[in-house]
Formats: sequence, structure tokens, C-alpha cells
Amino acid sequence: MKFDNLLEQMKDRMPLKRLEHTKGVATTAIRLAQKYGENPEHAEVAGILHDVVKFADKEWLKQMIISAHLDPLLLAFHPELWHGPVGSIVAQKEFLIEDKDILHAIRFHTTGRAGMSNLEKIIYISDMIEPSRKFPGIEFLREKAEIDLEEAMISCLTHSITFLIEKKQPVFPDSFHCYNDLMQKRGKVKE
Ligand SMILES: Nc1ncnc2c1ncn2[C@@H]1O[C@H](COP(=O)(O)OP(=O)(O)O)[C@@H](O)[C@H]1O
Repeated sequence: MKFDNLLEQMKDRMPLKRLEHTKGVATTAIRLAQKYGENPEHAEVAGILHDVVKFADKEWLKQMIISAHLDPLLLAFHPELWHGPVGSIVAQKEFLIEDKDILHAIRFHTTGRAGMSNLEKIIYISDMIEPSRKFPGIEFLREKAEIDLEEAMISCLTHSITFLIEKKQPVFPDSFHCYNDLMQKRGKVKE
């Protein structure tokens, strides 16, 4: 990996299993970036940093959401949704990442959002399908990712939303906005 040093810095921020996941996301994202004509270095950096504060103290994450003026609605949802948005702030302030697309890819990697860039989709998909992930239906998502980025994004997002609904869990609105945006662009909404 080109950014070995960056990956090294994740070692004291997460347990080994999550570090393996992080490596998997970065390598998958590099490959998909090459496949779909995106910048592989940006994919690698976003992949390595996407879970940078996944294991941070919940109270600290909460204070960061307030002080950085992130979407206040996050606080009404499960703390699992906080690490992406706060991770983008940490990537910018501590790791001096300036590229907006990388920062957005980190910020929206859990929920997606309307108007995602290709890099954002690549990180969202890579987070779901990297080699260490195991869940029913993953092979279908992996196959989609090899064929069509947009369709893979729709399938991954649908999987995530359906999973939450089946578990009777609340769904953060960004995911619905993302879904509607993807469907409208696909021309599935009737006039
Ligand atoms: N729109 C959403 N609303 C609420 N929870 C969500 C949403 N999207 C994803 N989640 C949940 O957030 C959690 C964290 O997701 P993620 O950042 O992908 O973490 P992990 O890498 O551990 O799966 C998961 O349990 C997922 O089901």
C-alpha cells in the first residue's frame, strides 16, 4: 500500500479485526476506483480513514457533532451513525485531508446521501463487500460491484435499508434521500 504510514496510524485507534476490515475496504476501494476511472489514491486514503473514530468515546463524538455543527438529527439516532461525520472532521483537522470528495466519502459511508460522487459510492460499497465481511447475499453484492457502480450502490443501499426495516430499527433520512435520488436518476419514478 502506498499509504502504509497512514494505515500504521490506525493501529492504536482500533482493534485488529477492525484494522483488517479497514485494509480490506482500502484495497477493495483502490480496485473499484481503477475499474471505474476514479483516483485510486483518494480511494485508498478514504478507505483507510473511514472508521478512524469508530471506537472513540461516545460522549466525545456527541460533543464533536455539536461543536462542528454537524447534522443535529444525528443525536436523535443510534451512536453507530456518528463515526462517519465525526471521522470526516478528524480526517480534515488531524490528518490534514483537504480534498472534499475524500471527506464526503468518509462522512457519508454509513448512510449514503443524495448526490453521492463515484468515490463516495466506492467507499460505501467497499465497506459492505470487502473480503472479511460475511452475511447472506454478499456474493450478489460483490458480483454487482464488478459490473455496474450505480447498480451496486442501489443493491447495497437497499440491502442496508431492508435489513434495518426487518429489524424494526429506525432509518436515518439520508439513506432514504439517497435511495430516492438513485431511483430518480435511474428513471424509475413515473411521471
Ligand atoms: N440509515 C441508517 N439508519 C440507521 N442505521 C443505519 C443506517 N445505515 C446503516 N445503519 C447501521 O449503522 C451501523 C453502522 O454501520 P457501519 O458504519 O457500516 O458500521 P460497520 O462497518 O460496523 O458495519 C450498522 O449497524 C448499520 O446497520
